[in-house]
Amino acid sequence: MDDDGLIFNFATTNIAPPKPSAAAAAKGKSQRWKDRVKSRQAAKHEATKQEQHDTQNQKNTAAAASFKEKPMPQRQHIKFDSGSTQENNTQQQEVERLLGEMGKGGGSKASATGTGAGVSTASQPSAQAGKQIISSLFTKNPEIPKLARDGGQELRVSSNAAGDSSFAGLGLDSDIVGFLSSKMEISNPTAIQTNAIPVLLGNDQAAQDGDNGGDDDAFNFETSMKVEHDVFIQAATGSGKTLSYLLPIVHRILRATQTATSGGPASRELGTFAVILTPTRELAQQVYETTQTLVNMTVGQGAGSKKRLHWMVPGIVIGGDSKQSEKARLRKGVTILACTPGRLLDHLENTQAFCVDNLRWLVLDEADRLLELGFEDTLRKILALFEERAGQRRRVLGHSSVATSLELPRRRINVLCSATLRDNVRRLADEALVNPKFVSATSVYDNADQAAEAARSRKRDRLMAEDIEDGRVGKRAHAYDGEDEDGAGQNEDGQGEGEDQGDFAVPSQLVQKAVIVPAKLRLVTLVALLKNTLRQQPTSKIIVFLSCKDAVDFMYFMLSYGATQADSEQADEGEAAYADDLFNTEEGDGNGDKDDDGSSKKSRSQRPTGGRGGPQLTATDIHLQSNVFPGVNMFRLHGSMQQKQRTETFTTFSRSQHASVLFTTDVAARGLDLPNVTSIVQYDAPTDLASYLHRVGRTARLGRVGHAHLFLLPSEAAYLTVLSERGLRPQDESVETILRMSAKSEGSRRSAEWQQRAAEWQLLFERFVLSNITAMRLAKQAFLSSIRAYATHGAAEKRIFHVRFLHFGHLAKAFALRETPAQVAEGKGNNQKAVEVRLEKKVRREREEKERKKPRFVKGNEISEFAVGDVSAYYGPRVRRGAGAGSDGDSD
Ligand SMILES: Nc1ncnc2c1ncn2[C@@H]1O[C@H](COP(=O)(O)OP(=O)(O)OP(=O)(O)O)[C@@H](O)[C@H]1O
Repeated sequence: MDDDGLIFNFATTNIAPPKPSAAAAAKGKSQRWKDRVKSRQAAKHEATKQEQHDTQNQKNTAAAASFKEKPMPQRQHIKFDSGSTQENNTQQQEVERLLGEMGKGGGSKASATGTGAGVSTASQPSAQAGKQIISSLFTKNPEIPKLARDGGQELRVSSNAAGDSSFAGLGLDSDIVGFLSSKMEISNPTAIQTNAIPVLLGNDQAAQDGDNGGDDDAFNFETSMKVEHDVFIQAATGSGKTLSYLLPIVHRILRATQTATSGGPASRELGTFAVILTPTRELAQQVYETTQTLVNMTVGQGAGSKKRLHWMVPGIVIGGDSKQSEKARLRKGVTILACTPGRLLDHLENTQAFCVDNLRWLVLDEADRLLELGFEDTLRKILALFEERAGQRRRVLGHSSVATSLELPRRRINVLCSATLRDNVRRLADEALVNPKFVSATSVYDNADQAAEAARSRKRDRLMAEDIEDGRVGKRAHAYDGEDEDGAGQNEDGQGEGEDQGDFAVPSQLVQKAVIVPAKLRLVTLVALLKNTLRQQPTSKIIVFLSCKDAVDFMYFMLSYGATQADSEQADEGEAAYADDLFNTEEGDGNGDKDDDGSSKKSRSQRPTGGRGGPQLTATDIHLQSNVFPGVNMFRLHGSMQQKQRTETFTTFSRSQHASVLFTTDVAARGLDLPNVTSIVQYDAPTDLASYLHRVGRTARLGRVGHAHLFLLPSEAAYLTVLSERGLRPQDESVETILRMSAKSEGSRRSAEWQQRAAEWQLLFERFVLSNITAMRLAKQAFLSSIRAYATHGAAEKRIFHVRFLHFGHLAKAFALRETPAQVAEGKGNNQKAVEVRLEKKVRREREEKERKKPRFVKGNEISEFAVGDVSAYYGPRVRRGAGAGSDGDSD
C-alpha cells in the first residue's frame, strides 16, 4: 500500500522516446543507431511534408483558435469556484491539454510559452525544432510585488522546549525517569508531556471526576483508583508527542509485570499490548527505534539486581518489507508494535499467530494525515478486528496475571495525535474515542469544542497583538475567527466552514522567511541560498521540499553533479547515448508512473549508458558528494524509492554529523524527527497549510533555533496574506540579497558581479544538462511533473496557484532546460536535434573518407602547381597517405 500520498507519480508519456520509424522497426533491434537515425530522418522528411500540408489546412479550421489566441486572463479578476472538485478536475484537464498541445507542436507550442511574456518562440514547428532558448536571467521577469511586511524576525523564546517540572512528579517509574536522564539526556518533560502523561497513566487528578468510563463489567472498578480516558493529543511540531504516549505505555506494562502474582512471568507470548499506527514507513521506523531505546533500560532494586526488559519487545510491520520475516516476528510475540495501516490489516487478517487479545493501546500518530491518505476504511476494519479479539480476552477473569493486571487499562485506550485540530480528525475523535480528553500544551479539555474554542481565542489574541504591533488594528478582523476576506465560510486553505484549525502555531523560535523568486531565477537562487546557509553554518543539515518525486531526483542529481565541466567528448558520447535512448523503445515506455517499490524506476535509472555522458543516477546510492557544494552530502527521499534505500537514507541522514542536504517530497514532512536539521527550504509551495506547518516543523525542534525559507513566484505573493492570517508570518527576503551574499562569498567584489555570478551558475547547469543524458531526462521529467503537481493545489487556493499563471518558458529555465516547453513536452528538442546534426556530420565524414579511399586516376588537367615532386601522380592510382607521411598538401 502506498503510504506516500503526496508523491505524484505522474505519467510522463509525453516525454517518451519516439517510436522508431516503420522502416527501422522492420529491420529490428540489431540495427545500429546511425542506421536508425537515417531511416528515421527519411520518415521524418515525409512527415514534415505532410505536416506542412496539414498545418495549412488547420489554419483555416476552428481548431486553430488555440490557447495562444485566447486572451490571457487578467489575474486579479479571476474567480474560481472554491471547494469544487469539478474545478480540480478542470484544472488537471487543462494541464493535460496544455501539455498535450505543447507536445503536438504548431500553434499550441507557442501557446505554451505564450502564457507570459519574454520568451520568443518560432510559430512554425519546423522552424522551432532544435531552437535553443538562451534568455537572460535578469530580463523580462515579472515585477516583484511589494510585500506588506519586511525586515528581520526577532528571535523569540522557544515554545516547544522542555519545562522545569519533573517526570517523577508526573508519576513515572523511577527506573524510567533514571534511564531518560542518564541514557537519553531527557530530564524535564515538555508542556504536552506534562499534560498528557498523567491522563494516560490514569492518575490525572483533574480527570478523576467520578467518570470511570470503561466498557468492561467483568472487573471490579472499586479496586482501582485509575480513571481511563481516550486521549486526543494536539501540540506543535517537535514538542515531544511521541514520548507523551510511549512513556505511559512502557510504565504501565512494566508495573503490570512487577505486580503480577499468577499466570507465570511476563513473556512475549502474551502478544501485542500496544499498536502505534503511522501514515509513513519512516515514522513507523522512528517510533520503533524510540521504543527500542526505551526498552533497553534495566529495572530493579539496587545496582546488582537490575535486569533488562528482555520480554518487552518492540516490533515493526510496514509495507515494502518481507512479509514472511514480519510473520515470524509476530509469531514470536511483539509487545509494542509500530506499523502502517495496510500492512497491519494484512497481518490481522492473514497471520494466525498474531496475538492482539491483550491489546490495551491503539495510537494513531499523525491521525489527520492517516485520514487524508484515505485510510479511513482500513482503520474501520482494523478497529472491528480488534473488537472481535478483545471479546475473547474478556472471558479471562481475575487480575493477578500480567495480562489482567489492574495496572493496565481495563479496556483498549485509543490515542489520536495531531499537530492540528482539523475537522476530519475531530470527526474521527467523535466516532472512535471513548470518554475522551483533549490534551494540548496549554491545558486538558473535556471535549473538542472546548479545545477548539480555546485554540481560536489564542489565535485571536495573537493576531490582534500582531496587528497592534504593525499598526493595522481591525484590518484583519475577518481572520480572527477563521473567515476569508469575503466573509464566506470557506477558509483560504481550502477548508470548509467550521474547519478552522484555530491555533495554527509553529514553534515561536522558528525564523520564517519568504522569498519571491521569478521563475527563471529559482534554480540559481536555491543554489545561492544553500551556499549562504552552508557557509554560515558549515555543518548545516538542510531539507529542501519539492512537489514531486521527479523534481526530487532532478535536484538531487543536478546539485550533486551540476558543476561537472562537460568536455566535448563527453557531450558527444552523452548525446550518442541519448540517440540510442531515443530509438530504443524496448526498455520502457518512458512513463513516469511507478509503483511504490520503484522497481520500474530502478530499471530506467539504472539503464546502462555504458559510462557514457558522465554521471548517472543509480538506485543504490544513499548519498552523493556534491561538486556544487564541495564537502556536502546530498540525499533524496521519496515514495518511489525502494524500501531498503528509503530506510538507509532516513537513518544515514538522521545520524549524519556532516553538512547535508536532503531533497524530498512531503513524505518527510510529517512526524519525522531528523536531529539537528538547521534549515528548511520550501522550494515548491505546500499544497495546504497543514503541510506548511509540518514541513517547517522539521526544524526548530525541542527549543532549538531553526530557519525556514519559502520560495514563491511573483504570481503567488498573495499566499503571504493567507499565511499571515493564520498566524504564520514569514519575513521578506529578497532574491538580490541572497544572490549578492552568495556572490560575495565566492569572491566577487564589484556590486554588479552578483548577476554575472548567477548567470555563470545557470550557464554551467544548462551546459551540464545538455551534455549529460541523465540530467536531460531528469530535467524534462521534473519540469512536466512539476507542472502537473502544481494543478493539485486546493480549490480555494487556485486564485493564487493556478497553472494558467505559470510561465512555462521561464519555468523551463529553472530546470536548466534550453528547450522550449513544446520541445520538452514533445520528448525531443535541441539535444536531439544536436544529436541528429552530429550523426549526420559523422555519416557524411565517413562517406567522404570512403570516397577518398577509393583508387582514382588523376587526369592531366587536374595537375596543379602544388603537386610537385611526385611523378606517380601523372601515371597511376594515388592513395591517400597519412599526415606526416610526406603528403603533398592537397590530398585532404
Ligand atoms: N522532554 C524532552 N526533553 C528533551 N528532548 C525531548 C523530550 N521529549 C522528547 N524529546 C526529543 O524531542 C524530539 C522530538 O520529539 P517528537 O518527534 O516526539 O516530537 P513531535 O511532537 O512528535 O513532533 P512532530 O509533530 O514533528 O511529529 C525527539 O528527538 C525526542 O527524543
